[in-house]
Amino acid sequence: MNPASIPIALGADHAGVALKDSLRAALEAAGHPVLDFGTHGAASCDYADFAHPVADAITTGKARFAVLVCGTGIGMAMAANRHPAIRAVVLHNTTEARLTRAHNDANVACFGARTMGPEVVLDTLSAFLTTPYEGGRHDRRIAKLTPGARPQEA
Ligand SMILES: O=C(CO)[C@H](O)[C@H](O)[C@H](O)COP(=O)(O)O
Repeated sequence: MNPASIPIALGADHAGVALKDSLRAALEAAGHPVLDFGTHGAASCDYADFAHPVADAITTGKARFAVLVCGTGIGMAMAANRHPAIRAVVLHNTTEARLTRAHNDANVACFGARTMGPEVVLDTLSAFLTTPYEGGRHDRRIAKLTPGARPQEA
């Protein structure tokens, strides 16, 4: 992973905290600044309480990308995608990571700690962080994701 100056925001619930902490260690070892929004222990908690502040960090420019971890990644993605500036995706492999960066300019990678192994997650995250957005025809499509961009129905 290439070091970048803008931090990567991290968040997890109790199901994802161990994986989040291992990803934090790997990111820091690779030179990435991180903003860790928790959780920080094994106590049961609610994924949305971490997804929202992480999404706010991207929206306000405090972070460039984010990683959210829960049992499946799904609840985290649902919560983060409530924010207009967020394009959060649940990832399972490097192909999805590469294509969602290149075509969707995704900015939040969500992982399931109960559905994936840590090495596959790390490889997938590395592909996510190193693949540039292609722009071009994809700009038009991403613009249509913006709330209010859909043409009015007759
Ligand atoms: O929201 C989820 C499903 O997408 C996450 O996987 C949560 O981590 C999960 O629901 C937590 O479940 P638990 O039984 O409370 O540990």
